[in-house]
Formats: sequence, C-alpha cells, structure tokens
Amino acid sequence: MTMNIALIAHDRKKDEMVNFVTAYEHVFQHHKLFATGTTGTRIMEKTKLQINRFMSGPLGGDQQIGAMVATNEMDLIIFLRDPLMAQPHEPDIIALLRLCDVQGIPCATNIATGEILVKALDRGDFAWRELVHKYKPGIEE
Ligand SMILES: O=C(CO)COP(=O)(O)O
Repeated sequence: MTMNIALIAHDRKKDEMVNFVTAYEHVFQHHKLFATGTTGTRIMEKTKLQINRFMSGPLGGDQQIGAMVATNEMDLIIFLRDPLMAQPHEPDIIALLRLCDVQGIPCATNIATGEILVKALDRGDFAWRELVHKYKPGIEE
C-alpha cells in the first residue's frame, strides 16, 4: 500500500539524502513523497521521483510537514539533521520531532536508522497504517 513519506535534510546532509534516496528509489517509487523545498528539488534533480514540495525548512517547511503529522496523515519521516550546525528554525525542528512522538510516527534522524526504516517499509512492516488511512478519507491507499 502507498505510504506518505517525508524526506528532509539539512544542507550538509543533502548529498547523503540524495545518495540514499537514489539507492532506494525502487522502494520510494511506490509511495507518495513529500519534502521541504530544497531537499525536494535536489532529490528530483537526481531521480525520477515526483516529490510534493513544501516551503524550505527555515521558511516553515518543517511546520507544514508537522501539520500533516498532527492530523496523522504522515506515515514515515526521514530527517537527516545536522547535529553540528545551529539552525535558525530549531524550534520548528523540535516541534516536528515532538509531534512524531505524539502520534507514534517512525522518524529516522540519521542514515543508519533511515536504512532500517526503508527496509522495514519494503517488507510491509508499516501495513498497519492502512487502518489509519481507512478512517481518513483523502489519504490514498
Ligand atoms: O531546513 C530544513 C529542515 O529543518 C530543510 O529545508 P530545505 O530542504 O528547504 O533545505
């Protein structure tokens, strides 16, 4: 079934994100993808994937993705954060991670965990989300 997946990467993690998504393009192509502005553009430049792009992170993109988490419309997030660089929108980042914990949404913040989540996704481990989708018209199966 089709999952709603968000891909987000800070500037010094964008190459890593593009390489990661390229490596797992065969998995991601079966899902509906969302991203913050620049991350989405970078992925679309290097893959055949269609990405629904929100605002750039510092301009509110994390909050837009957070809104989808709040309404339980996002199924999985891969968020490659830069742990060594202060971000002007740090409160937005923390808010997004908090909402993932509120809703129990799997959120990987580094590539190692991201890989585990994508393999689990490919195996169908998140099929239980179908139940959430069923009661949320507008979420595609
Ligand atoms: O800042 C970000 C996430 O906090 C990412 O935003 P961009 O993808 O627009 O660079």
